[in-house]
Amino acid sequence: MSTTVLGYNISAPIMIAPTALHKLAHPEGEAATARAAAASKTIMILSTTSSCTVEEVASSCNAVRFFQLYVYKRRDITAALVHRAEKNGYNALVLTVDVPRLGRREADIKNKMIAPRLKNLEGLLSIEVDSNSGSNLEAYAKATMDASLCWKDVEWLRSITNMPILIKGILTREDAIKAAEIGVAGIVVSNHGARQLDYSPATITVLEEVVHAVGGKIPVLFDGGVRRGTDVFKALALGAQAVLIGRPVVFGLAAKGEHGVKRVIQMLKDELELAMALSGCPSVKDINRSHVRTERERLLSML
Ligand SMILES: Cc1cc2nc3c(=O)[nH]c(=O)nc-3n(C[C@H](O)[C@H](O)[C@H](O)COP(=O)(O)O)c2cc1C
Ligand SMILES: CC(C)CC(=O)C(=O)O
Repeated sequence: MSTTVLGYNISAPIMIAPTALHKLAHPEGEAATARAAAASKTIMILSTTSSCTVEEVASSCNAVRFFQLYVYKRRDITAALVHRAEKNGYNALVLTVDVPRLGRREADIKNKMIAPRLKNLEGLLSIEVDSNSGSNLEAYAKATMDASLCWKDVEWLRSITNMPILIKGILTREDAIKAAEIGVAGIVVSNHGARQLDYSPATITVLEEVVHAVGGKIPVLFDGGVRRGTDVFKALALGAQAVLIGRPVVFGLAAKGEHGVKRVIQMLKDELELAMALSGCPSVKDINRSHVRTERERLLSML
């Protein structure tokens, strides 16, 4: 079941998606998640908006880890984050491009959500934003994040780091082609867990279009709604190199800390292994397009 992502060997095509503020789920936060990733021989992508620092996570285990980047209006702060990630042994940058503004999260507005301190930004960026009128997270994102982020900024990022750069938040053929053209190391098909824009397509429905557009030039990772090993199997059959798991990892962390995250990954692996065995696939390389039928194909077969 093992595979490689950017040349790094992982025990199964299942990685940990960047999700913010793990201490909301468990007091040990991202340090526990990182230990679970290491024990599961997979890669964790640490969020910029984590509740443990880049340094704390790096010192909690020596596994391969990537750093997810949000680009701030203050480019000096963005550059400082990138340099800290590089200095602390993160092996790739995952540039998230689907948050020029935060989506309208009505529960957060209604509850006047107050985000805990974003540890990586302490002393760098004041995050005391007024949330009387709604979500503190939304006000923070609006005040600090660079909504003008554009293709040319990938060049800028390249000029300040040697880490390979992946783009997270691709949903169309056009953007996939552009990403491959400008030579990023990989892309993540993602709609941010449907947390940003209502009616953005379900990621599984656009995966194949993106895979075709890229034509094998760079690896395509996938996230959104992967809850079972069979979901991993489907994503691989449609051409993904590996999947990222977001919410289930946080649920495992909330339930039982490091052990809970390990269990979630193990359950997905066990289910994937069974799906592979029952589909005649001795290795992940054997999972191919003929193993799944899309809705479109089903309709065409009825004509
Ligand atoms: C609570 C939460 C926080 C998230 N925080 C981030 C983040 O900081 N950076 C990011 O790029 N994506 C973030 N995401 C999006 C995830 O990386 C992922 O794209 C999404 O959750 C889809 O996977 P899932 O359906 O397995 O949760 C977050 C998602 C959730 C649910
Ligand atoms: C601070 C936020 C922008 C974190 C995030 O990406 C999310 O909550 O989806």
